[in-house]
Amino acid sequence: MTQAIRVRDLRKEYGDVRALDGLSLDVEEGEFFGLLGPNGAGKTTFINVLVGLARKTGGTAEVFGYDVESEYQRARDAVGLAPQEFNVDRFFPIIEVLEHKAGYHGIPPKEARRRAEEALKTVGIYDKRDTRFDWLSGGMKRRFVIARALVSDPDLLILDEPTAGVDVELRRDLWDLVRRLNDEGTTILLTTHYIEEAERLCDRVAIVDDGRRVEVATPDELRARSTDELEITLASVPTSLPEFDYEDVASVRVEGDTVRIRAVGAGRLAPDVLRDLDRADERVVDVSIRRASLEEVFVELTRQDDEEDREAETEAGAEVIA
Ligand SMILES: Nc1ncnc2c1ncn2[C@@H]1O[C@H](COP(=O)(O)OP(=O)(O)OP(=O)(O)O)[C@@H](O)[C@H]1O
Repeated sequence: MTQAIRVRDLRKEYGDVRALDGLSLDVEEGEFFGLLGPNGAGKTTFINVLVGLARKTGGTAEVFGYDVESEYQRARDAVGLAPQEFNVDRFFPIIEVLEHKAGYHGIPPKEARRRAEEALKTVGIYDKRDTRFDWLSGGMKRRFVIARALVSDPDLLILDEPTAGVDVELRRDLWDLVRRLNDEGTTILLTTHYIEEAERLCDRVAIVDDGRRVEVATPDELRARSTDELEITLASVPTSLPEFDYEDVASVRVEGDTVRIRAVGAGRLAPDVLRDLDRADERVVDVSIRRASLEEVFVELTRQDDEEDREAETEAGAEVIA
């Protein structure tokens, strides 16, 4: 199967700033792939390299098998980009902006018109087709940049923080829209700071930090590696408690009548814990399981990565500053 994106040891330096530091990543055709990472992690730089807005310093980058530099036009024609910043021609009716964009991709005028209309219908702002970009509401602007990305009928749609700062209703609408596009076969690369967005939409998520890949996994796999919390409320403050000597228990805390057990996949421990409490004559009145969010997992993973770096530096005899 062709990979939609294939990058190896990708590097990009802006003067002294190393925005990408050996990033390697594969995105399969048809995938809904998420890119998560803190501010400045290199996500936008990665996208800019893929679409030819930034020139890589080293490594390789291919889109559907086309090198993003030596086969620029073919690679670029396969991609629709909805960028974080609005960089739209503000003086023309939006339908014309879309027609120009289609023309840039070599689409003849009649077909360009048809595609422009279709793209505006897809994102739900067809009735605004003769309006200038400046006169659209904030939410319509977000929809419009997605329409612009769609007008070339791309196989890969890149969405750079498409829902930053939008209200809940529009966010859900946009989620429905991109999910539908993915169901119809478009590969999607999404960068986001919203963990919920990645959890709901993505097949796999790459976590990027300091221009490098920290982890690639499904949202479920990431959560499975983090500790959840089992919270048990007892009928009264317990006099004595069982050992809770199960595998993967990170901590047990008792606060008044509440017992909190943190463990990897805490939910699956619940039957054993309840049985042991019953044997100890403790009456349980409530049980809840709080699953770790991807955000907590993310913090944990980047912390682990930092620790590994520090250990490596220590082994190399470098001075470590705590
Ligand atoms: N044109 C540029 N010139 C100089 N430095 C840049 C340029 N673009 C990005 N950088 C730097 O490269 C690093 C990575 O930035 P980038 O925008 O790729 O991160 P990001 O993960 O997209 O961040 P955010 O989540 O805030 O959008 C940062 O240190 C940034 O300051």
